[in-house]
Amino acid sequence: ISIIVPQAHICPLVDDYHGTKINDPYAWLEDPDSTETMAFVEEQNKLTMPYLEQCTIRAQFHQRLTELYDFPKYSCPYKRGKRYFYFHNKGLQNQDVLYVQDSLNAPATVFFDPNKLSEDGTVALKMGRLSEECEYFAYGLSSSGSDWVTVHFMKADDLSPLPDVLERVKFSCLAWTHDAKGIFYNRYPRQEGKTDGTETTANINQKLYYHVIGTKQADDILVAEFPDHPKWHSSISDDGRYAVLSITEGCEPVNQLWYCDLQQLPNGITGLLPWVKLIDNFDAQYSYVTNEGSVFTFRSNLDAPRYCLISIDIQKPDRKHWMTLIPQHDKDVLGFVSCVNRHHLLVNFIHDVKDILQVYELSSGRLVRDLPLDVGTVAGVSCKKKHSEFFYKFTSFTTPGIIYHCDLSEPNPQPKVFREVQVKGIKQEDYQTTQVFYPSKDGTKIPMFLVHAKGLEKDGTHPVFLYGYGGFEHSIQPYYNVAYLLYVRHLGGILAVANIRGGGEYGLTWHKAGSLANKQNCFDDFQCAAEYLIREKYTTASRITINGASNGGLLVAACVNQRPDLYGCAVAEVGVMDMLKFHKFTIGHAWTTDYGCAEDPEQFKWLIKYSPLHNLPKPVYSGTPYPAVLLLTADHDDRVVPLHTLKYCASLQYGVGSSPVQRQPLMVRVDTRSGHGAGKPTAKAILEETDVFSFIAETLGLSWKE
Ligand SMILES: O=C([C@@H]1CCCN1C(=O)CCn1c(=O)c(-c2ccccc2)nc2ccccc21)N1CCCC1
Repeated sequence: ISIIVPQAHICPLVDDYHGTKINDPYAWLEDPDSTETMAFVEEQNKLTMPYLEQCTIRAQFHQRLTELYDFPKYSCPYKRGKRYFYFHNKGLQNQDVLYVQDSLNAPATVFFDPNKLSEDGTVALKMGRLSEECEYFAYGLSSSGSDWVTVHFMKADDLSPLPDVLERVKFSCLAWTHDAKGIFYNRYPRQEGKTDGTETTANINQKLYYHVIGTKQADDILVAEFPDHPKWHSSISDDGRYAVLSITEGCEPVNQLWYCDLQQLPNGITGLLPWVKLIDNFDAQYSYVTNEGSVFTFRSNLDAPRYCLISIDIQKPDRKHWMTLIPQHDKDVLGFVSCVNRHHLLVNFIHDVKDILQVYELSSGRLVRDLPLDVGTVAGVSCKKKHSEFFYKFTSFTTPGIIYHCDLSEPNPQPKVFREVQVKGIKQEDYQTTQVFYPSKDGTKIPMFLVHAKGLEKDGTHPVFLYGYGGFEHSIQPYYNVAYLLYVRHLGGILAVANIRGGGEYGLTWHKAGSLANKQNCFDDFQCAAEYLIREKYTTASRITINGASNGGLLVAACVNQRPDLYGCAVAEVGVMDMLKFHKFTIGHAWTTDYGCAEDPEQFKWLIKYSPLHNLPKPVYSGTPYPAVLLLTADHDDRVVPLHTLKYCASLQYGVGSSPVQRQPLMVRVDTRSGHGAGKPTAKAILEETDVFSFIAETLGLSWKE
């Protein structure tokens, strides 16, 4: 007789990496739908949620945070056709609402309100594009925080819905042809199993389609595919005549650049486009800014780690004819560049993590004028080549938002405050922001912002909330966060934001210095930030909380493993914890540009040294007690799948949790109907931030002061 062996998980508990045996006892947690995994999550939440609910200051923090969140938020207005559009949130609405008005001071009406699409606000507007003459509005909705998007259409004049729906869309562009006949977008092939953001299936073989309005998605026209390069992703920027295609194969700031002259197509868009490969290598990044006929302007990092502006005439594509419009600055990083008033460029520079905004001449690259800006960040810009006016939004740690308006057609154009938002109950003058530069382990000077109450005494008694990211060329510039301000104001804390290597604060060199074989520099930089704050008598180790999300969650977990003595509390949000397997799930393969991949013997050696999951103590641990640890993840996080946090949590509790000297809690909070972060409804954001700061206050013994 044949014994039917139950189809147990085929998850080997020991993997072999180039001859090194690695145990993976919690591999079973990689299946989000198994009864064991669901039971694990349920049991963990049964531990964590009651603990959070009994935190002393929780009710007070929640009430005060809700009050402070309740301030009106606005985006810059966007002029499309003859009307202006802008996003607005009255304060506590779960999702921002899109409004439209006939002129800047005409009454505004609701154009699109995502709050109507779900009871709990978990349906978010992820992307939206009006066609050139404002005939149609194409918009992408995502549910429960997943990266998956469904695209819908409506007529812009009477808001009536069209029947067209596009599924299986993710990491996609939305670019109309200027005849509003149709739209370019990206989608993935059908896959086995679920596609709701709780699956871990790899996202590969993305293709570019053209959807003709009024037709079925099944009839969409495939215009580009890369069967030999499953990791490639493409994105169209469409100026009207040319379709400009940017191709990436990971998260590195490099791309190929292909184009197609749509006017040369005898029968319009009917199939794979006859792409011209202007750039057919991944040596550098070329971001399309504008084109004047055949002369294209790109922001690039070709031989320019702090970026520059170049122009390429596609009639003379050879590199010897390329021109440099704005050369690389010797210190500052060229940020975004956009065309305005036909022949001007709005140009942003980052100078020691602070933004600069200037106007340049498109034809010559000559500086025309500076735009006044306080110390902080340009959080948004709205401009179009054919418009002479533009808007920009300024924010900082203590400025919720000031929107400026400027019209370059005026004789001596001056930016005017278009809208300034105040938050009742927070007085800007109560806070002081300073920037310090501290030495890391190898002597590199690292910038760090400090925000604390005015007149603070450096007597070592202040709790510190130290935030970092450190990867993917992502620069952490000043931004307004009411939870941070409550921590400073009512828990007597200091907010510290360390601009550690791996980010883009000083361009590519800063990014490269914190990635691949240099990844340990991120952890050194972050640990040196903590040591600096102790040495300078701001605080002591037991009063420090370190926090980071996503790649920042990896940062926190790696730093706790390496220096458990240096922090009192650690909050790691949606972190990458299994550095040997991250590339197997959803879009994780795109991150090998920063991390490398364990399938490469050389890179395996880098990864095994700091992978949070693989550097935890084994039972029975008798070393330095760990700080209080709170891990956060969510069931629809398909950017960093929850298995990272679940495996790390299990291993942390099994090892460190078994130590008789471990007094501080080691917990995980698994949210539902929630994802990596983008599109999170206000209600969920408030609950999460309340739980985080309640945990910090409880475990560090902080008391609320009025
Ligand atoms: O999330 C991440 C890394 C770092 C930042 C972006 N990132 C990502 O994984 C970005 C994911 N992603 C996108 O979001 C978009 C995209 C397309 C259109 C519109 C908007 C987005 N396009 C992509 C193309 C190729 C690969 C990834 C892409 N990580 C999580 C932890 C480690 C790195």
